[in-house]
Amino acid sequence: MQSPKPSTPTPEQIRRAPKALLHDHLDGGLRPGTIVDIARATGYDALPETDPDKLGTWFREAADSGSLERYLETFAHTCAVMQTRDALFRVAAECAEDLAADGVVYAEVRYAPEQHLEGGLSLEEVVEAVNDGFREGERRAREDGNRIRVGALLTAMRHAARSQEIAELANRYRDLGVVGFDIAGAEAGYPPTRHLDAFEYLKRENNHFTIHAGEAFGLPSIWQALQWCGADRLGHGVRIIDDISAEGRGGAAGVKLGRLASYVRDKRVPLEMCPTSNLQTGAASSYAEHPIGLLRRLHFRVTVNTDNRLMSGTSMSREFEHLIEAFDYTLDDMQWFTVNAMKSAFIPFDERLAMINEVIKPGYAELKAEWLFRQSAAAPPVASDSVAEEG
Ligand SMILES: O=c1[nH]cnc2c1ncn2[C@H]1C[C@H](O)[C@@H](CO)O1
Ligand SMILES: [Zn+2]
Repeated sequence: MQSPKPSTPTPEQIRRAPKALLHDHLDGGLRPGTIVDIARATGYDALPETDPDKLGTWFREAADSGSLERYLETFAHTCAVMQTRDALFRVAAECAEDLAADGVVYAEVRYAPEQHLEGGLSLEEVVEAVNDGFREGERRAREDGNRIRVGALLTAMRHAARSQEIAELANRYRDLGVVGFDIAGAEAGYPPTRHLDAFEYLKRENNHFTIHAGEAFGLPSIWQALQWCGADRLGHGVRIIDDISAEGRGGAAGVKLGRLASYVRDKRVPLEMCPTSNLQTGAASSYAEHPIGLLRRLHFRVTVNTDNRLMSGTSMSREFEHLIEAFDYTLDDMQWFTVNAMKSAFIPFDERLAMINEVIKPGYAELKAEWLFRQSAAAPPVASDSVAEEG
């Protein structure tokens, strides 16, 4: 590890920096204590651990399997405790609270309504419980002095056959807390074109969707998601690296992009990258080798995300900490990723712009100015490192 430079944000600055999150699963972000509580209250007795700390460790270790399929098995336990209105409300409220406490000012949180019907709720009741929970979480965050806005993305599971129904649900709750649609689940063997009807329907409705693609499967999945299905964004999209020439992987010079990679960059297709999740499922082998480094240098529309905070033991701040350590990123880089995310959000343009200009840029400007005051407060007799470096 390199020693931190003066321009390297501290963990505390990283937490305070305004962040925008586009890819976070509601059923992948529960507090372990909440899982234990709800399991006890609802009689779910299949949890592998009943001590919250041990349960948190179990999720992280079980998800650290090197395979997306095995990673996904852990969601059986979180979905099992999200089958009543009260449970969904609580989980959604805590999600908004936790994100806000971590400095997230805008989040799109996704979940699959079809996975929450076992307690007898209708699809509509599921959506309303989660929306109400998000509003409650936003309110609690405000009370704590944090500001966050949360929109829901409705996911259809790619191995199932309910995508048209879920797309219609997303459309019905548009402007009522739902901002878009997604498909998730095992990628290999379940190409996005299986759900073409749903995507074409949403296009006709002028609605927005993202597709998990290029995570456990490569370029054909990304190509289908964009050129057959018309995705607005790519969930992960990390395998786009396979269309970038090997000689160029170390740096930006001499890099050659294939047709698909060029298209993704030229069209500014947002990539919802989730570094820690990718390490766990085997889509990347280390933070330093994660394609996000090169893609950022090549000016792809890259964003930083958590995917599943519980399974990855992560947060937006932690994802940035890992990237800052691996790539020496500064507050300017953090701002760049954040503005990228905000530009790519599914809320209306004027609201995205206001969030960038009124919240994100002023937030980073304030953090970037802090060194001025720290220096004069410390008042060392000799010039500090940063001044010395400036010459
Ligand atoms: O990274 C992922 N890839 C594909 N599917 C995923 C990922 N993370 C979570 N899911 C699945 C499991 C959840 O139950 C579902 C809805 O949030 O989405
Ligand atoms: Zn995901």
